[in-house]
Amino acid sequence: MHSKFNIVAPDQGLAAALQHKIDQKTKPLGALGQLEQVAKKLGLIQQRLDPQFGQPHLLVFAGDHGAAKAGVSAFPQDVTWQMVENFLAGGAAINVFARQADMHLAVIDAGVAHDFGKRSGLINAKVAPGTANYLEQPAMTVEQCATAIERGAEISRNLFANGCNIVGFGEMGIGNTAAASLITHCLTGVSLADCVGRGTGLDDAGLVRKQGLLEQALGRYRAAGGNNEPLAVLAEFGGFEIAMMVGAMLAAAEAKMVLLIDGFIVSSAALTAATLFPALADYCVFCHRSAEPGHQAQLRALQAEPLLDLGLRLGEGTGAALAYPLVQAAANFLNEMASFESAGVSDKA
Ligand SMILES: O=C(O)c1ccc[n+]([C@@H]2O[C@H](COP(=O)([O-])O)[C@@H](O)[C@H]2O)c1
Ligand SMILES: Cc1cc2nc[nH]c2cc1C
Repeated sequence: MHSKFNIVAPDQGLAAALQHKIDQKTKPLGALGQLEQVAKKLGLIQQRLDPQFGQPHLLVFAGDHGAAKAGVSAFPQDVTWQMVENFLAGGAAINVFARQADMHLAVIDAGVAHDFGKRSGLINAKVAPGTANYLEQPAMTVEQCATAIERGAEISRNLFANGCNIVGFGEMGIGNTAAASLITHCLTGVSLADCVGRGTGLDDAGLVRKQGLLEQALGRYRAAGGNNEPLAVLAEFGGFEIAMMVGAMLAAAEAKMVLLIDGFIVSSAALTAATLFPALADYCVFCHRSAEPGHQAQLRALQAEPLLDLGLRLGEGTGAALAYPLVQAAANFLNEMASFESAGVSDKA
């Protein structure tokens, strides 16, 4: 797996010139706050002082989880395919926000337990109709995990070949906060209790049940000799949508695209990819802080400061689509704002 991707940190040669360009804009030093760090990141990723975006895409990866039937979610598994239908019909939150942001939306069947047939707007990359139940056995085989990663990588490579250089990640999968919690615990070492949350809205009793089930799954994995190696953890607990995002992220970073990272589940894929290839994080813009508590552990591990903090916990890539205009603003101020010199504004007291 390692040998399949070549992800190098952006060359820092332009860092000083970018910082100088930012500091010469007609504003007090640092006054555009986090947008300044984003602007610098964009310049370094693209290796230019005037970053440009082409063919922005928002990818929604969907998959089902065997453990959903054990009661880790407030919603039944069928909601996954029903929401995919909603995406295809244009009626979900992500359709609204992607339209508003002028991003192309693509929905990917990574492993939904439903036959959609051939549909416009849906990429069929189904590895299997849902994962196995990790309370009983590994969610996927090592081969299935590799297939999901490879299919994800192919999707990013195709986008890049068609002129896309910025891609937002989103997901849909009933039960996938549980998978993300297990992955986050294994990869960060933060206690499972601090990585588990209410997902789509479990009540207190549901949250206690979810925690108990996830302790059980972890106990089974540990008893079988399971370690914290990212690909082993991904195959053990992951969803196909999470594994496919890992592959798509790795190939996107390899192609030096900008990656817009959504909430808790997307960040579990980013954390997995960045544990394998630490330079991956240099290509990521962390778009928002999810209300799901385990997102904190992920953001800490990735040393990431997200752009938005709106209490979102929807997924679908909604945080990424909402943050895209801010990322555009970062590129635009760098490209369009006057400098002290060009505007004739005094830069000293
Ligand atoms: O992105 C997030 O931070 C987020 C937080 C909570 C829930 N979700 C969405 O809700 C679904 C998973 O919730 P659950 O309770 O079924 O595990 C899945 O479709 C996610 O897109 C997403
Ligand atoms: C309705 C609904 C929409 C979603 N979108 C992402 N996850 C979701 C979960 C539910 C339950």
